[in-house]
Amino acid sequence: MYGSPLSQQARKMMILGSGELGKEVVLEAQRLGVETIAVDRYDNAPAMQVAHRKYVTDMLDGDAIRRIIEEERPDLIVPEIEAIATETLLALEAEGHHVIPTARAARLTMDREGIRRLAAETLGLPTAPYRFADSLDELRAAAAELGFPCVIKPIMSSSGKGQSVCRSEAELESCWNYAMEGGRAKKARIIVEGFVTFDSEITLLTVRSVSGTSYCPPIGHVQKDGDYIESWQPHEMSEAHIREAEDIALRITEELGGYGIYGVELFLTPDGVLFSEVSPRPHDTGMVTMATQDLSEFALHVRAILGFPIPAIRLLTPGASHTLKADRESAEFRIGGIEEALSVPNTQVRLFGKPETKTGRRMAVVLSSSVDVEAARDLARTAAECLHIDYK
Ligand SMILES: Nc1ncnc2c1ncn2[C@@H]1O[C@H](COP(=O)(O)OP(=O)(O)OP(=O)(O)O)[C@@H](O)[C@H]1O
Ligand SMILES: NCC(=O)N[C@@H]1O[C@H](COP(=O)([O-])[O-])[C@@H](O)[C@H]1O
Ligand SMILES: [Mg+2]
Repeated sequence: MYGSPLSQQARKMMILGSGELGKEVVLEAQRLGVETIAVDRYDNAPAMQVAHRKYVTDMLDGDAIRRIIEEERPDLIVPEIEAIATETLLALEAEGHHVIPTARAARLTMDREGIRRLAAETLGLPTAPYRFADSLDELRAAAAELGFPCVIKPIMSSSGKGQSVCRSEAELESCWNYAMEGGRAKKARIIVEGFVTFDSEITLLTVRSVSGTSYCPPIGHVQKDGDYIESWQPHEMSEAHIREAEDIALRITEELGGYGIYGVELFLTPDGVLFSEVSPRPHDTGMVTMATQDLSEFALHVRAILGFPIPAIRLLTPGASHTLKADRESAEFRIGGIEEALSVPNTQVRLFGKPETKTGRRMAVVLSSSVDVEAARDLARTAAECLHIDYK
């Protein structure tokens, strides 16, 4: 029970991070009459454009985050990005604030070391072999143990930033430098993983709500340079793989707890399913659910965190998503080809409205549905190829 937004009785949700995923969370929250406050490191971020209020601040500055939260006193604090002052979230939770799904989940998934050690060492989930390194020398030693190719990632980064596949000893130094440039925090620490030759990779969206744990049909995806290009749902899987995937998802999400949606990333290999990582929030590859499910991953997240029931999740149609990425930095650009893209049947376009482009930055997504995922992927790809960014 709660009142209307902007009244004394309103239910207030503060979203920490205001990108394309947060924009959809805000829209879904507003459909349920929730007051929304968007926070991020830059102005006019996508979710800020649809929220009731906005704040621009350094997301890693704990004092600044605390000031905003103490001023607003939101009922729900909803992290939308990994790079947040999570120590402050832990302290605020201890003082009675409600962090989604929990401050510990936000803390552990903020850096790859926290979540990997929990998954592999505490829970014993199968993962790629891995080492951590704080210097180029330590990287050399780690790579010597794991062999080539290996995958190098800053412990704090997302969407593939600073991530590379290292194929030989000669490439180690440039991979190290690339990771140092791409990391989000001022921490020179990386994870080195053995390269997994998987048949496919999926995101298993797993929702924890008052109704218990539910799974969305698996989402297959293709990544390039560590970032997602296209996704589809449902991804065809063997019964054995589905059982293993759901078991891994259940174990990691039960450990992390709270209510909300989790994106459990898994590799499907001939030897079984491997855990890769988990987002305690909607997942970029899950944007496809806006075209495929009766309740999108964003609607599910909002329902779950407000404490409402989720009796069932229905897949209405096979579907696919395909991204539009920028190839340079600019604050003066236009996105064209929308008419052509929308002339593709069963297709929608979502322009995020980011104020600037950067090399590799995701600016829009195309969503298509069809009789099967292959047909949907073709439609989404065709429509995405119609879109173009014209720079001044
Ligand atoms: N050990 C590995 N072996 C083979 N491929 C890998 C490995 N680790 C990562 N990848 C590939 O790189 C992609 C991105 O990796 P990962 O999810 O760890 O990065 P990320 O920066 O957290 O991305 P995001 O934020 O989009 O989830 C994976 O989806 C997979 O395609
Ligand atoms: N893989 C995580 C992911 O997709 N996160 C999404 O990207 C935004 C950051 O985009 P930006 O780097 O373009 O500002 C985040 O705010 C979130 O919506
Ligand atoms: Mg990932």
